[in-house]
Amino acid sequence: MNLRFTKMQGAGNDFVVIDATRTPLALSEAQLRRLGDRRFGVGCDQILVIEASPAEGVDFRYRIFNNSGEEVEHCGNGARCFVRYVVDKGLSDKRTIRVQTMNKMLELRLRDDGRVTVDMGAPFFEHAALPFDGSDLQPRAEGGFELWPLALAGGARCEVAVLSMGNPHAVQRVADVDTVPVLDWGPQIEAHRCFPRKVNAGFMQIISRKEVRLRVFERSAGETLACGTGACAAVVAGIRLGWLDEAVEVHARGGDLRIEWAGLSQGLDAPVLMTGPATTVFDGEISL
Ligand SMILES: N[C@H](CCC[C@H](N)C(=O)O)C(=O)O
Repeated sequence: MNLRFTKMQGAGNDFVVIDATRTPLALSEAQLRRLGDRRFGVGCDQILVIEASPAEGVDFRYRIFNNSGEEVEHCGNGARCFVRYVVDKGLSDKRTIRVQTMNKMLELRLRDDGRVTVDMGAPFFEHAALPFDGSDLQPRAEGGFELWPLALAGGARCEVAVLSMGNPHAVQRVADVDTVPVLDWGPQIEAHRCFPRKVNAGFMQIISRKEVRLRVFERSAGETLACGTGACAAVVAGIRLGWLDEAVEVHARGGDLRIEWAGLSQGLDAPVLMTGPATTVFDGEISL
């Protein structure tokens, strides 16, 4: 099959975007892995498949697949690239677009400065929603939240805050993101027995109450240059732990994101707003 695609990136998190609004598309795991392969295929962190509106009042549905072929619930950087795509390709003339993912309804707004603001919906804290099983761990309370101790190889230990943005995240505070062993600790946390469906592992260095640096070892994709849901999860955790204010600049290795959450003043079900870049790199075609 010849497949047309658009390569895009949001703060360095990169995507193969496919328009399936006119013709339904079912890609096998092998085809998804080929699209994601940086040597034998196109190469990307995630594949985004855009489908026609599933219901009245919803403009599109979009499905997200890690480059491992696994379908996942949410992708923040992907959401921004999705809206850039549908506007640039003339699939919508709206400036605010509503899109359904596996388990969330998102509202996306294309800004005059070219960045995109996404209402990422409310965070989830219920452990069953992640899922997370900390039944044999003893958490430490800090601010209004908990930190859960994880034992890693070689006697290493870390403490993580656990929450969901629709996809699961385990966030820890580190002194310096440049020296923490992300590629060693990341896979161990990702596959930790407490996370039956694995987890995205975030490593946050706090510069001030309004600015952080963040690295994320993504579930089933490895370390990416930015993770939108990871940035949201890190800021929400930092606010609940008492470390951050309600609007934070997040410096990822591939670019900057602005995350806002008024959960302490407006209630924990307040939506998380994420603003950041979305860039088209090239259009292409591949024979799968
Ligand atoms: N690896 C993630 C999905 C992509 C999330 C990330 N690329 C983002 O921008 O939120 C997961 O398995 O939950």
